[in-house]
Amino acid sequence: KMTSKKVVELFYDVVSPYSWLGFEIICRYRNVWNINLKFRPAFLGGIMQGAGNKPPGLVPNKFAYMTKDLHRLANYFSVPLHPPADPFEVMFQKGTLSAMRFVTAVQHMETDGDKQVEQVSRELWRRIWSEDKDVTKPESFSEAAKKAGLSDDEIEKALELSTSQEIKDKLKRSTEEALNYGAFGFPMLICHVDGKPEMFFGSDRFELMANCIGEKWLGPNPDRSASRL
Ligand SMILES: N[C@@H](CCC(=O)N[C@@H](CS)C(=O)NCC(=O)O)C(=O)O
Repeated sequence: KMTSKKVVELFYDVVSPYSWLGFEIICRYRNVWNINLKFRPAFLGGIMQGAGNKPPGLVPNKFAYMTKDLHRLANYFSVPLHPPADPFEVMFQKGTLSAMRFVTAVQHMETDGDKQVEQVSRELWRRIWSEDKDVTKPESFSEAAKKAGLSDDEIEKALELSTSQEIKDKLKRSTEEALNYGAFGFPMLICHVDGKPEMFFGSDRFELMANCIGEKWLGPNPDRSASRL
């Protein structure tokens, strides 16, 4: 019984800066808490549409607050988040549909663990939310995947796979699954507790989530805080 790990699913899209924070935090805790983490790349545009929600950044005062909030959170969580010069173009004109298809393809191809999907996602976030670089072109995916440690062969295959019907459908299904869990935005975390899915929205609900799965919130850097004990 004590070894049975609770399954925690993280639904995210690299378009979402709060998802990056949530992603880094849960990655830091994945070996601190007794959990089995599952990455669930999905499409936030489809969530907004399916849930009848609107991106919070479209309300001007909210947008101003979020800019400030993200700056504070980036410092607090030590994540190198710097908004792009034109967030509207990046988020609403260019979007991340092909980027998330690429992530889905990488996950689909990965048979041994989830290191590649983790690293590729991180490198795509770094491009948008740290370096203000493109994430719509094949060359951009290629560069991110190379940094993530994929071989040229793997990258070529993933690029090809990412435009296939199979992968388009897979991303669509993940997005629908998220909606069925009650998603209206990202990041969304699903904790499976006693066979029941508990849904949490946001990178700011980890303390509550910890309580729900019988673990302790040790702050933004659990390794550092553990070594102080
Ligand atoms: N309070 C949350 C905010 C997360 C958030 O605003 N996520 C955006 C995407 S970056 C979203 O999907 N929002 C939907 C909504 O606020 O209704 C956090 O700290 O993580």
